Amino acid sequence: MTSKTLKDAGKPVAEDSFAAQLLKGDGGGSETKGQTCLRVVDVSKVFPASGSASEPITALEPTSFDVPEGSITVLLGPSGCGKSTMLRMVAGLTEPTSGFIELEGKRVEGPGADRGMVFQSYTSFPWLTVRQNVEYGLRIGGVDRRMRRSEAEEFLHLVGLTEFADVYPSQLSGGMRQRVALARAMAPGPKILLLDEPYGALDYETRWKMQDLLLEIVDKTGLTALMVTHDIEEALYLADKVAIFKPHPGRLAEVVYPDVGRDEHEGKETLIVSEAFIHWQKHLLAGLRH
Ligand SMILES: Nc1ncnc2c1ncn2[C@@H]1O[C@H](COP(=O)(O)OP(=O)(O)OP(=O)(O)O)[C@@H](O)[C@H]1O
Repeated sequence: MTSKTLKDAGKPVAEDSFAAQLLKGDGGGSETKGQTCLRVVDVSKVFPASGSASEPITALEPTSFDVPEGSITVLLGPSGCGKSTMLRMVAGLTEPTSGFIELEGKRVEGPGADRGMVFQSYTSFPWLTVRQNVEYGLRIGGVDRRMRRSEAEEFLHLVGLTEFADVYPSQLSGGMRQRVALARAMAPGPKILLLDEPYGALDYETRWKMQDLLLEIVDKTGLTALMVTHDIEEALYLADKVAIFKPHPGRLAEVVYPDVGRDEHEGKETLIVSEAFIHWQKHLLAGLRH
């Protein structure tokens, strides 16, 4: 894969910094690819009856899947099939009704810095500059000022925002704000990135650029990502593994490994009209409809 944003990724960076480890490929990437990063075992979620809901709502029936290290796994499905609920349980923001979740063998029992989240709505603090936003998680984690600064520089470079370090998020476009969110989520050194429809509010062109950026980051750093989308094209473009969910009640219907031959194409233009891509598009569409 060609690397635009990360073309200088090999340049020297602060010793022992998380960014340095990632860019040297010590972040868990190719060597460990194929091992399990996240395990979801028989996880269900039932919301109790309350207010307008006279009956409990089964958001998700018992669901099991795993997320291989250094890969992108996508949860795909229509509205209301429990994708976001699943991601929130992985994030530790909501407790499962049954089952359990393990991240690198450790039970998830609440939110933690080992998971970095990116949402559709821009999640940066408007009163902090771009740099301060990226430094925020490091500050909370007790990283000293000098190290914070150098880590933030590296992550800003990684997402192509070096020149915008001292502006406020309100001065940026939607795509750039999502770059800030990505850098901010990566800076504390999570084991996995959790992305909930991160590009849903972006126009096609910007979305495409952000998809390429995510592919480049995962490719370069070996980070693991679990992403929610309802967009089949996006799922196929990004995913090594796709878990197809269905609604009423929310449940996991099928897990596929769509081999669309991404590496055989220069970019998305030719990939999305290729035979393999269209084959998988039909497969996922049928999977969602049946
Ligand atoms: N806090 C909550 N209380 C009650 N019901 C909820 C709550 N959160 C989600 N639900 C219900 O759980 C079901 C699954 O919702 P969820 O948001 O996880 O689906 P989704 O697939 O992510 O859909 P969307 O793409 O629209 O966000 C829906 O019926 C929803 O109304």
